Amino acid sequence: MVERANKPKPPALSATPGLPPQPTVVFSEDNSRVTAELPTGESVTVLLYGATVISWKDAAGDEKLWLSEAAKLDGSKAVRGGIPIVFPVFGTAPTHPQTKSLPQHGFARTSRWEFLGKSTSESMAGPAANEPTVKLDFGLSSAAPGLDPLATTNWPFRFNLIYSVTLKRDSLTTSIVATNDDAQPFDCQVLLHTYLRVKDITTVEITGLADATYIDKVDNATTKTSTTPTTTITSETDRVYTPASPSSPVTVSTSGTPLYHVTRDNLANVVIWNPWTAKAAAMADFEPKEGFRNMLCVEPGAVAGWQSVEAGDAFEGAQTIALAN
Ligand SMILES: O=P(O)(O)OC[C@H]1O[C@@H](O)[C@H](O)[C@@H](O)[C@@H]1O
Repeated sequence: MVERANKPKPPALSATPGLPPQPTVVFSEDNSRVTAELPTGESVTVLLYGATVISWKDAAGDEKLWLSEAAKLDGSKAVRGGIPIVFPVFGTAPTHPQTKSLPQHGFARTSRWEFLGKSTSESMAGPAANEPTVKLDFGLSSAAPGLDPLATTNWPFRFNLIYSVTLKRDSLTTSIVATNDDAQPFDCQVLLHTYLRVKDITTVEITGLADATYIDKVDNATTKTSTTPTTTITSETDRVYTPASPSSPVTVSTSGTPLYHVTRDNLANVVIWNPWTAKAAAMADFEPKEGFRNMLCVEPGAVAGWQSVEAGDAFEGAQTIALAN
């Protein structure tokens, strides 16, 4: 079991002469989070609560994700920032019998996940073997002690979730597999609620959404079509896009310079969210209030309609966020 108080410290990199330096994986003193670092300096930190990625830094130590200064990291509330996992419902679904009693965005982000282990480039076969890579696996099931009690009472299915976080020098991939261990099918929605850090939202341009239809949640859920090649954010924005090409990237640029390329695997939708002034002011855990200028949520998901997962079957989806420079 990895989560124990006196687990051995990882050996110092210099203590293995002849071997190339390997990624390190270290638990925090209180066992609340795990940090993986590549020998070249890139790092990722995942809070077991929600299996929420709360930090992703490049080799220079520059943070790529936005995390509210008032985010609760003690397990008392879903984390405001990083990459919370939305499952099995996006928002609330009062008319959907299976999920109508679940809280907003479900229970994956409010359950304590288990750390299942790591793989490094040394133990990875194929092309990944030569690049520094570390993959962290997390699990949550209907039998898990850390499951939010709201799940048991309001979503009584047997299920198993595996969430993998893969760090490479210039990208972060997060992938989820949701398995139905029950004897009956269940419906679910999945979304990776990524808060990307940007310097100034007023200079941000998003490409890859041209001609996509979207549901505009700040305009009575009206369905619209994106008509411009780039999307900018100038007010509260909350849209569920269905890009025509599921495999083409959504690129976030600032002042014409690409920052992030977000690609999706089996996730048909992309939510673009920025709360802007009034919504940011209304969220107690959103600090600083001007922080909406430094974040843009680009959230790959399968949330328009439902994924029906048969007994014994699984739904899988993933995102890769590649650094553009
Ligand atoms: O405050 P929460 O529950 O984390 O949700 C934040 C936002 O999450 C987005 O994914 C939704 O589209 C928004 O409608 C919502 O406001």
